[in-house]
Amino acid sequence: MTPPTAQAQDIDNTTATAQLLSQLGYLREEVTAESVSASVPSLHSAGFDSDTDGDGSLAGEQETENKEVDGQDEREAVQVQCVVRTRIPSEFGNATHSLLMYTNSEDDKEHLALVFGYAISGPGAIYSRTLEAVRENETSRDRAIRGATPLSTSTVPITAPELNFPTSNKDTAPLARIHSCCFTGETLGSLRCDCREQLVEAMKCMSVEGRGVVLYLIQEGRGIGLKEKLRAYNLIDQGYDTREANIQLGHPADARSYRIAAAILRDLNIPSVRLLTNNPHKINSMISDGVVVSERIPMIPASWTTGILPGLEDEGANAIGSKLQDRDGYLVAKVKKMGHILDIPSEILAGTSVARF
Ligand SMILES: Nc1nc2c(ncn2[C@@H]2O[C@H](COP(=O)(O)OP(=O)(O)OP(=O)(O)O)[C@@H](O)[C@H]2O)c(=O)[nH]1
Repeated sequence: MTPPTAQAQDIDNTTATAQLLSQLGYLREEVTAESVSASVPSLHSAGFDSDTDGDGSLAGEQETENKEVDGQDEREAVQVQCVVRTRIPSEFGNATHSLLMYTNSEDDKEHLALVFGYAISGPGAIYSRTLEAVRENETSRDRAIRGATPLSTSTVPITAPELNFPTSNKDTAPLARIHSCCFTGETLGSLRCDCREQLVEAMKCMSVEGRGVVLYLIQEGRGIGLKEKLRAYNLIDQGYDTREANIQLGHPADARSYRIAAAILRDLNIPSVRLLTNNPHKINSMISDGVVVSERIPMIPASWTTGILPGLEDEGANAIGSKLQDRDGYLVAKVKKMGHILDIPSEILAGTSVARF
């Protein structure tokens, strides 16, 4: 039997992802100006070398909320440096996963990229330009410890080779998730938010497709930090929604920037992505930083489409419904107050306490 061509393999993988996404209730969506926001700058096919000066701003309220973030176009480009890369065997599929840690010129956080399915070296591999660059006086051992390819292999690219992601073909752009960390959701299993479910589903999709990138940003509490997020939770318990709670505490509704995510994609030579998100601001940010978002893949909670909460499959719908009241109220607030793109089932709208949105 003739082995499948790389292109045929891509199509197979993409079909498999589409099937998984539809089983999970996710729908793929072309990114159009309308699907993001009426005021989004044109969805040009900007490559990394393009001079993009769209401000990436959102309409109305969201625009005001994110002003300081969007205003960063005026500032110098963010510089990132990959300081270590290592292999991570995981429960998600058999594909090779590697974790890359970055430092950057904008903050002192150690942001991460989890790369699914790409070889670490050789043809088709994803290379971090900054990890691979040869450093002064470094030894082979230094390179091995930080996870760079050995200098002895003559094919080592000092700058990453061009990868085959033609910007005109959305099916060849990898899945990507820009994920803000959430200690309470991801580590403690808190059901106040959907953060853990989103991370797990994104990793599952990437495993099924055989490739993808999670940009894991250290932006706890939408950038206000864990202590402030926990204080905000107490305000939410008193009837404020997630946006108002931030503002009551003197913070922006959303204090995040995604410029580091774009800089990491650039370092990995990934010019074009299919983005798993409901947040139009992430799409705007990528576009204004020159990343092509060829498709948006909505993140719809599995329980909304299947009535089942992953991990609690044995519990009845009523038990799940009451467990998810906080999370559903949070999602409604994100849609109604923060411009997230997500169809809320009518029974959730009817069943969620008015005080929460
Ligand atoms: N301040 C605050 N942060 C929260 C709250 N709940 C979750 N978070 C944080 O919100 C971040 C996740 O943001 P979301 O708005 O849920 O989702 P998103 O990442 O903007 O958008 P998607 O790509 O659609 O998931 C994480 O950093 C969480 O720690 C909350 O009630 N208040």
